[in-house]
Amino acid sequence: MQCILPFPTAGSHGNGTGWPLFSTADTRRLEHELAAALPPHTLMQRAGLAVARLAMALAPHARTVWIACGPGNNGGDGLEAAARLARLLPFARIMVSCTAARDAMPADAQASWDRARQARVQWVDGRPEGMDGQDLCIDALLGIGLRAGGHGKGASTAPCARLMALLRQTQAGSSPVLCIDVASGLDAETGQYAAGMVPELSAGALCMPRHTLSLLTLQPGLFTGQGRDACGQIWWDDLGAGLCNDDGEKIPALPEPPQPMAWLGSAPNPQAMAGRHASHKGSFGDVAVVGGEGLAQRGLSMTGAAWLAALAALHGGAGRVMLALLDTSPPQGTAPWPEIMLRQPQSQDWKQATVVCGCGGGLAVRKWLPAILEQAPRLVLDADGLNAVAADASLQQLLARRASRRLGTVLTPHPLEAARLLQTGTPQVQASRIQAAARLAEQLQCTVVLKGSGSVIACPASFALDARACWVNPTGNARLATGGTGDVLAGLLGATWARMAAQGAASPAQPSLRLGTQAALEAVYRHGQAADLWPPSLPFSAGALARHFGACRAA
Ligand SMILES: NC(=O)C1=CN([C@@H]2O[C@H](COP(=O)(O)OP(=O)(O)OC[C@H]3O[C@@H](n4cnc5c(N)ncnc54)[C@H](O)[C@@H]3O)[C@@H](O)[C@H]2O)[C@@H](O)CC1
Repeated sequence: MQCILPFPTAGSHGNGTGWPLFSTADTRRLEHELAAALPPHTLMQRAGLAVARLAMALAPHARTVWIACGPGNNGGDGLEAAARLARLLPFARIMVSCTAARDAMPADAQASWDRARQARVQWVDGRPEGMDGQDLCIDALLGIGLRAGGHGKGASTAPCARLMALLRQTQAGSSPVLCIDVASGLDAETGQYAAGMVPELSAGALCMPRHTLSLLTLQPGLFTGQGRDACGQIWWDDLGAGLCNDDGEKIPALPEPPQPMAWLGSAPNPQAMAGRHASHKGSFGDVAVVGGEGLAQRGLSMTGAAWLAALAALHGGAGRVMLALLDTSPPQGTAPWPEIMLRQPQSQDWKQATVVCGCGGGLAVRKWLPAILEQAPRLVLDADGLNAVAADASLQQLLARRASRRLGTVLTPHPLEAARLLQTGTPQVQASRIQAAARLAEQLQCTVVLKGSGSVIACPASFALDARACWVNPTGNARLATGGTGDVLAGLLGATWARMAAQGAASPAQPSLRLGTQAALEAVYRHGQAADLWPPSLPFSAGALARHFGACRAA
């Protein structure tokens, strides 16, 4: 069993970085293959044992463990865990509530029901009274068999909905919740709740400590969209499939695992970020930031966004940072950071730098985009740069042609900006974040960072890294939900890419297009990690975050 979040480590799969994330269909296929390779009911027994072991570790002093079991095999896992816990925790009350009758459940689950009956498991109607923080609730209602809009066969959704509401209820000293496979109601592939199953956050739901034990495979929905809040700390047991470097009992002669749908991003190598002693400012590359429409144009000053990007590039390790403000009013006084060199946009040579374009660019950025799209060898396109491209087919063509000219581009849209580029709506993007990012990457032949909880990084298949083209970033938290942090990411990404290019990381084996993806993976990880490690006593702001990265440039 592995603890995956909140301590992401490099996985052992493939070339040793990141954990594989599988689709629901592939998980099911693997499940059938594993079940067939084992004696009947064995897989569910393994699942129940894994749940029971984790339950004991999470709540060793529990006096009550309450398990809410649904009508399918997820409920069967819950019943199997109950049978195990009744033996492993002899002084605790092990109680189950089931939404279905035994005979209506699948065969594996019926066998587990019988084992729970033979153990000293008690059947109860709902959550027992008097549970507290040292007790444990287990959510075994709906796993990967969740279907939007009900569950067919004429059965009612009401029993599941009632127990789900009880599991989500919280008060002072609430018992922690351990979800089996995925939090009930959440789609394990997309990270979105099924219609009608979204928790009412106003009632303080989901505030209790939450854990999820993912069985067999990890799925992307646990790490993106609503998944992080729904599932809490993620654990993984592959039940012997050999997908993680578990020391559990392996299943012999298994077929090749399916191709992962995405990968969980992992920490960058700190040595790669260190500079050689004999370095000079050219060793770390130049970043040119262009953006920041001025107050004079439309009465909306957005120069702060461009300053934030430039500041993040500076502290993120760029050798030199130029800032081309789109502010037509004459500069007042000296620049707040004398290290950042101000430029008129017409005086900036776009060919000689990693360009970060669009932060606070307003409408003014449109004018500069044709030249930048034609010339910049490495381009991070953010915010109003993306909006301008979304509104203009000629810019889209220029953008899509860049990759064939070996010019690298990383787009950093938030869901609304991605929706504009894809000519769809934000809900459609959020409903399927991985597919949305991958589609945009293919359409525009760029690396894409789709921001939000569990940012998705995707690149076109033509410049995949070791056959990988999609990742979900594991770091970051709600501290980043404040104005300007996106500008900081764009600047940090520019600095990371400039450094990689200047240090010769581009090679025949690692052409410059792939370098953009690598820079995106590293920058997104560090940006989120800075928020994760932020000292609670320090005020957090985008400016403070931008300055933080200076401490990370290793000498
Ligand atoms: N078969 C096995 O031996 C194994 C099963 N496993 C478990 O099995 C789960 C998948 O099992 P199932 O395919 O039976 O699926 P689930 O148990 O997740 O759910 C299926 C049941 O829920 C009902 N349902 C679906 N959507 C609903 C909705 N919106 N409202 C109310 N009811 C709804 C369906 O009618 C069906 O009865 C995994 O998540 C995992 O927990 C794994 O542990 C691996 C081993």
